[in-house]
Amino acid sequence: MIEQLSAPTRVAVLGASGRMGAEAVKAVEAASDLMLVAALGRGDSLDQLATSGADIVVDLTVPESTEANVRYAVEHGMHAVVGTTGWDSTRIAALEALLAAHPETGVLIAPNFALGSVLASAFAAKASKYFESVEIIELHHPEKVDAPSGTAVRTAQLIAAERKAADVPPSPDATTSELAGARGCDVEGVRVHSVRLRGLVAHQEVLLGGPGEQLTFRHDSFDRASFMPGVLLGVRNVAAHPGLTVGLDGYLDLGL
Ligand SMILES: NC(=O)C1=CN([C@@H]2O[C@H](COP(=O)(O)OP(=O)(O)OC[C@H]3O[C@@H](n4cnc5c(N)ncnc54)[C@H](OP(=O)(O)O)[C@@H]3O)[C@@H](O)[C@H]2O)C=CC1
Ligand SMILES: O=C(O)C1=N[C@H](C(=O)O)C[C@H](O)C1
Repeated sequence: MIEQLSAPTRVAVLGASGRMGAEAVKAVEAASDLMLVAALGRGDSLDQLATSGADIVVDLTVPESTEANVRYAVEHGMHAVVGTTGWDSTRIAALEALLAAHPETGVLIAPNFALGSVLASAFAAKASKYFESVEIIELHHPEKVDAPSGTAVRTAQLIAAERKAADVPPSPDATTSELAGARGCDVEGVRVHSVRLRGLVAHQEVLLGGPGEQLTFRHDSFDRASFMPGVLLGVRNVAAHPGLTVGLDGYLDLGL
């Protein structure tokens, strides 16, 4: 019997010489079902994506460039797996409009590819409606250009949605006088505090407080290798999920 071997999926990585991009290049090269066809950086033309014949583009660049990169991919019939931060509601709305005109194309925007982080955020959101108070502390390496982290914003949004659906009142806070920034920033009613410290990679704590007790969900990425199983999961599944998916949890069965 002759076995039919399927052709490897052709993958392009944008931001290929960055901290995440370099890891993603290695992960794609090590996967026998994937073929790296382009590894592009800041100086390269996006037209190299089209000529590479990529099926899937992995965007690990900077908030200023990610929207144009994804638009280019979608307009040229490529699926996109996006880890870059900066996808606010205006950008998401514009991307959804674009995808409506390209109904077979899939885009995954994953604020965090680490499976433990995705689980911690989902569990914390579910638990948050049983506690009076919730705050988030995110801690990252000092080269990070955006604050708060995309993960913290996403976690706060998940928490806000759960608490709103359950009619939970805002977290109590008697502060009437403060130095600017002392109470962090407000993301949909959830306070988020950002730490930038040499030695850290990517870490987050969700603190839930009730009378006489605290529940903490903490996740630590000690190495960017932690993100690669999620990147590969995204690459292997994005074509089967047309339209926009925000959060890797959209491809997982968390049973929540
Ligand atoms: N979803 C997730 O799990 C994770 C997401 N991230 C996010 O991914 C992004 C990248 O993070 P990180 O790798 O640490 O950042 P780096 O700064 O290390 O890498 C970004 C890379 O993008 C390149 N770049 C800049 N502009 C363009 C462009 N127009 N086209 C192609 N490449 C470009 C940069 O080139 P140059 O060096 O020349 O400036 C750099 O090599 C951030 O938004 C970060 O928050 C990070 C970790 C995990
Ligand atoms: O810049 C980083 O490093 C990270 N960025 C993402 C974010 O902003 O949440 C994901 C992870 O936290 C690492």
